[in-house]
Amino acid sequence: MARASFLPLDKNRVMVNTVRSNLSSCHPPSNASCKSSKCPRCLYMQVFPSSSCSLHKIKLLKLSDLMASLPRSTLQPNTNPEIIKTAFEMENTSMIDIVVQNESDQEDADLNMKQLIRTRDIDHHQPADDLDGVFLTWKDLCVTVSDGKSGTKPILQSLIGYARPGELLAIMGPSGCGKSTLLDALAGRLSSNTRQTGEILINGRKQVLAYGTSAYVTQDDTLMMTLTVREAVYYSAQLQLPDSMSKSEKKERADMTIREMGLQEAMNTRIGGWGVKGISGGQKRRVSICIEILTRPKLLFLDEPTSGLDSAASYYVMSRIARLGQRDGIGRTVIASIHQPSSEVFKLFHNLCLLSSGRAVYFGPASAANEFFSLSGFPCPTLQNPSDHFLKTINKDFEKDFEEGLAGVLSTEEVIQLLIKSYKSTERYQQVPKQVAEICKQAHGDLETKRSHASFLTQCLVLTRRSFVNMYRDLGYYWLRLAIYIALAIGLGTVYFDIGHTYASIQARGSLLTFIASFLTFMAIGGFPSFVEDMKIFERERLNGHYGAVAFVISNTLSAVPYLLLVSIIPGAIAYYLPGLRKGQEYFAYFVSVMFACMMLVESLMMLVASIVPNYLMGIITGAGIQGLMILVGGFFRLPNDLPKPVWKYPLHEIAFHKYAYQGMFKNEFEGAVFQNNQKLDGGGPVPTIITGDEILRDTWQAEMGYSKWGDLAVLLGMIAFYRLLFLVIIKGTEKFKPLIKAFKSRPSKKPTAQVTVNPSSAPLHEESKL
Ligand SMILES: Nc1ncnc2c1ncn2[C@@H]1O[C@H](COP(=O)(O)OP(=O)(O)OP(=O)(O)O)[C@@H](O)[C@H]1O
Repeated sequence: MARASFLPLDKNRVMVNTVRSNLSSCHPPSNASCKSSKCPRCLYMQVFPSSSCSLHKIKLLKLSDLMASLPRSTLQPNTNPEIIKTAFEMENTSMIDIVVQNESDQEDADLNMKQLIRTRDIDHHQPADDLDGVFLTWKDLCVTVSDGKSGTKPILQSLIGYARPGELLAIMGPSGCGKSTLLDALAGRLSSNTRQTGEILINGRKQVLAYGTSAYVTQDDTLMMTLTVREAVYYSAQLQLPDSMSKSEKKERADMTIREMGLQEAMNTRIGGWGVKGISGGQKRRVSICIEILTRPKLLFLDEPTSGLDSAASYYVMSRIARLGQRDGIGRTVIASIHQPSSEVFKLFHNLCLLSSGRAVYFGPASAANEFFSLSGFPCPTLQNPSDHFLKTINKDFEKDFEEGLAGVLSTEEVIQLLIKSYKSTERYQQVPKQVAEICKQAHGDLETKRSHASFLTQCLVLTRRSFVNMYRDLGYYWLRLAIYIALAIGLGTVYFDIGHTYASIQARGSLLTFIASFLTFMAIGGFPSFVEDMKIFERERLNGHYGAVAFVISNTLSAVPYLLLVSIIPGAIAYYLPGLRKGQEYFAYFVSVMFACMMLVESLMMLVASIVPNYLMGIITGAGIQGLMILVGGFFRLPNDLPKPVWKYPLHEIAFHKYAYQGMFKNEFEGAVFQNNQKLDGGGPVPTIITGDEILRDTWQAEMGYSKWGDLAVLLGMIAFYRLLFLVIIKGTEKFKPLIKAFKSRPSKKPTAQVTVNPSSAPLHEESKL
């Protein structure tokens, strides 16, 4: 009978050494003739990868390999108490290496290890130092989406599972099976058109999980394309890491994280985007991961972190992520959806949630999934990657034929049903609700509501600097606009060149000033696409809790000021002095101030539009439409007294910022000025008639004379503040009310919908295939 002994290698791994006592003397200690650098006999007590040494007849196996290779017949109760006792002292069973020194010993070792894994996986995961971590459990989790005509469509159906600190849970399944939806549901980020039922508990309690309590690497890489990799990560480090860390420490953390993700070669390359080639898609993926793991969050969601990466890069990235789960002695919970893990990557997963059309085909230890498929009649062919086999077996999007076993006679939907049924009949499935209940029972602490951060002031400064750099490097943001404005200003200056002070110049001045205050500022909507990109980044960073909406609004306002001043002063000077508008620096300064305020207002308006319609085309059309209406009722194209009173005069004319811009410009130009009439009277010589600016303002432009031009400027500045505040209110309101609306939508309905209550295992095949 074989005897098992344990040689602890490190805190995560143990060498299980099964020897026959009479054989031990056959194995000499370190032998000079042994050429294998990985032989455990030659490198006593070291940590080695899977290998073997023919000289010492030693085989070093990864447990997952061993488990995958075991036939069902070996699964008999053969518990060695010593093995189990030692296994419970280990943190990570799936990393055990087993050394079988004699082929004949393997079966005994297999039996013991098999028993050990089963017992441990089912009942005994209580890593003591993980109690600070985040335990996530979900039960009866259903997500539906309304599909217009025929009611609701189920996306996730009655899912149950858990994620524990120090573990990496992989969500796998064919494209469109609901991986991202499951991640979104767990992270509290489902879109508003979905309805979620069931229970998601964090540390055994219902807690809101969004805005800074977790980190989420989404499928799309929303990054600032003008920054280099180093800048993007470093700015992020400055925003997220607390002020208690010095600048150099933050820089060091950023550099280390970049290196961890293998981006050292691309550090100084710009990220790039549409039209500007920068780093590759896979590198962007890694930058996104870098930014989210900088703070070592306790709960990390990753949606397809390895898409766009080659197999080696995928392995390194995933191994770093898996290592992050247990770094610094702190258990972190990592949940990742993944498409095509290599067998090496697959071995890094602790648990696996395999989905098909929103139904769980398997939930349990990743190392036992292969065995589950074998036992269900779908063994993984030799030399095939198990994860490829799983996905191929349950992908029903394509017609295919199987070579082996039952699969040849069953449709894919039937295969899936069979697997689901088979899973539900396993002990593992019966144990999941017990484990969920056990996790919930253990009293764990509250989720940290906010990770420690840079102070508000630091965030404002860093964001302003980052936004300024972005605006500087993005040609489309301001530089192109400046060039077009200069061209337009030269056009205006030459068309209205030396306008003079005659009666005829009154109308010309009015038209020129109106054109500048409306059409020249109207073009500020050209920066909308760049702003929408900024909004996407803001949305991602806000959801991950990097900073808040107030810091974003302040920094966006401050960083835009120098550019808007430039865009107001240079073209403004050309359009002001070439036609010969009112002389005097104070008048020019006022003119530039109104231009600046109008541009700022248009930007603020577009900010509001972007918060409601975050789409280039729709946003530009909406913004242009609103401005078109405001220009129409501004009081120039139709004089204020001639505007129809309901709607057009009250309230539209009163709230249109163009009213105050026109009036301010007119007052600046005409107030206190005098114009001469040089027209000849019939039958006589020229009779110079004088008309004062105040008369022009009152009678020609019907301006409100109860307050000065400064009053108009003050209204414009007030409107800027109001628009930006309104933007904040919308963002904050969405933050506050979205969870309430979601909770309201997810309340138990009196009339249960068939889709939500459907039991996949018991539903007839034809009903399932409708899904
Ligand atoms: N908000 C939504 N509105 C409508 N349909 C939705 C919504 N969210 C998800 N779906 C649908 O649910 C299904 C699952 O989507 P999900 O993005 O979760 O799949 P996935 O497994 O992540 O796919 P992939 O691997 O291709 O990213 C898809 O058919 C998708 O169209």
